[in-house]
Amino acid sequence: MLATRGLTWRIGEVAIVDTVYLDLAPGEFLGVIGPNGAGKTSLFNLITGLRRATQGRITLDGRDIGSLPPHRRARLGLGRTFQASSVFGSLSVRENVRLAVQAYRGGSMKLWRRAGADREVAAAADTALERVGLAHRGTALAGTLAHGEKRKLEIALLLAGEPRVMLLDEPMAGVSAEDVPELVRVIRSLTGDGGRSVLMVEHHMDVILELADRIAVMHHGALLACDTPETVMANPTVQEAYLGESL
Ligand SMILES: Nc1ncnc2c1ncn2[C@@H]1O[C@H](COP(=O)(O)OP(=O)(O)OP(=O)(O)O)[C@@H](O)[C@H]1O
Repeated sequence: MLATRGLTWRIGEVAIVDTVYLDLAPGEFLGVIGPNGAGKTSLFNLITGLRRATQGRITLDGRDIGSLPPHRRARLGLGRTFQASSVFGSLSVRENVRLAVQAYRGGSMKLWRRAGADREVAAAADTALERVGLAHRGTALAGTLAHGEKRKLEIALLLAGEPRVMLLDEPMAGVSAEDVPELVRVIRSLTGDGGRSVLMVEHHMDVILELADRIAVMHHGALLACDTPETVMANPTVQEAYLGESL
């Protein structure tokens, strides 16, 4: 579904992302781990188009998307979690998701000439909120949500764009320990239908181990290993890369 071939991003002489070959199958959940500064976020930036690779290819369903700007990649089904800054704190949770649905569907002018378009947008927003377990918080101001709820809202905003490949960058960041299991449940459900795939960077190893079908390990920009959780955890090179850090 999504593939990178020799993907490289250099700044001067330094390879921040170094010759990465990755394959993400339909419906697959791939966890990305690595010590601080390993290049995980940079890899996401290359895949979503925020940064342009200096070498290598990125394909989605066999199509080379490496030269497309981020919004074109998003249209093709590549979605990344919105940063918290893109949430309008003074609007309700439901309004935020409606705006995201509108932004996504607004490209199709035909929709706006049709009667009932508003209702369709509202229904899609409500479905996204239900998917993440936030339906009961629809009227709350987004700015008043707890961390765990904000993460769910960010996932709902992402779902509004109907992505087939979802990139989640540290979805557990700032989430309190008691909210983690519920968020894990929501994230697990993302791959459940329609063969949607997830690529997730996460520092919480227990969360990665619970969710990932395979784990990709990055170190100094390169891919050290990419295999089942059991094989990766038993890999001595991986353990060495993490010396001094908790795995
Ligand atoms: N625009 C940039 N200019 C210079 N160096 C950069 C730039 N972006 C990233 N880097 C460097 O590239 C390396 C990888 O950064 P990146 O944020 O991708 O790592 P990461 O694995 O996501 O780290 P963390 O787990 O700490 O979030 C770091 O050493 C970082 O300082």
